[in-house]
Amino acid sequence: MSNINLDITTRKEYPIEVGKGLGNTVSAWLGEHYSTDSVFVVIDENVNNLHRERLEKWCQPQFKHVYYIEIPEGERSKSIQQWKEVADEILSIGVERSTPLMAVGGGVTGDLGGFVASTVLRGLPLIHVPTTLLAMVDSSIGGKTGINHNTGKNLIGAFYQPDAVFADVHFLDTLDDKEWVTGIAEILKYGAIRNPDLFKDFESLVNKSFTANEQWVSVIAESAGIKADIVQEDALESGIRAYLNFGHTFGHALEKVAGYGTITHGEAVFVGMLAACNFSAQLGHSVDITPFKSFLPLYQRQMSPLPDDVDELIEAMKSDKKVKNNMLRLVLLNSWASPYVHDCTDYSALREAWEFALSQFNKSI
Ligand SMILES: O=C(O)C(=O)C[C@@H](O)[C@H](O)[C@H](O)COP(=O)(O)O
Repeated sequence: MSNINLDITTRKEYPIEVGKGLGNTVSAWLGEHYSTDSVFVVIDENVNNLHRERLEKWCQPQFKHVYYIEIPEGERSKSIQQWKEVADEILSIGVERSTPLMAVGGGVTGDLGGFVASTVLRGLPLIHVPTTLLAMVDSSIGGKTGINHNTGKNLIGAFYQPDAVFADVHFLDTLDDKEWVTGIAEILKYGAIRNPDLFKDFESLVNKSFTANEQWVSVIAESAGIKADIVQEDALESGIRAYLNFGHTFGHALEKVAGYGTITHGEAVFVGMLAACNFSAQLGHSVDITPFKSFLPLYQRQMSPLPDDVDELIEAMKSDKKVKNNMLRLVLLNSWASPYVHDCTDYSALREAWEFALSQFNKSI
């Protein structure tokens, strides 16, 4: 008998640049890291219309061929069909393992583009260029890629880390208010699970019109730093990375039941965090939603009535990836900045948490 131990532990280090006007930095970095003639730019259709010139300046000095692959905006693009279309296009143009793929857009483009990069030729070099607040503070960092399936959100995917993330806040100049508010939810999440001081800094910022000023640059950099810290400790979500899922088991169920694209991911996560706070409080933890209260009107203003069939929502929660031995596992709070994973057995408390959160938006509940 022979006893072979195969060790494939790998760690990867990559830069996350946040700033205004990163063009020269990006061009220089691309030149230093890649020697291919071509790059694939998987890009959200709106970003392509609004910012194509900027991307050309970034890429053209380094690559002879820049292939733009446009994807329709919205959550529906996180589909098997869209993955196939992008992969088909790349493979029919011709690609080598060293040809980089740059994903330019919000969370949808990043998740889809990242998943394409992770699967074509079993892995292409990936660069994330997030163009929404949500993508800058969350989805472009940490290597979660994927698409949705009829049975649930993000159920097909891979952990696949990029070579770099470039968050240029110039892209935020064309972001509409709805998308700012969507991204704010993930920053509030960092406030809840890690640094409640973010709530205070942030209140003054969201009471003005949204402009990508220096204060925003620091909030984005701080949020990206929290995310990087957590992912660095637990890249594959076997422990503390699950805390980044605060509000998401509820939120993903809401997105699915409402129909993908009907409410945005951040809106759903905001509702989910209210439910998770309520559940935490029912268990006797000292969590009251006061810090979230000042942000509630932002969401109430832009959201249409939510699905109110709580049984259907609870059913949808059961396809969450944290489910273990058929047990629903929720990220709750012992107190602000103290998250933990709770095995949920009390469905009447779960129901009450949903009813509380939905009642903030559907006044008749
Ligand atoms: O990076 C993570 O880990 C997160 O959970 C961040 C979430 O905000 C993000 O929405 C993530 O894509 C959700 O992942 P999932 O594993 O619940 O599909």
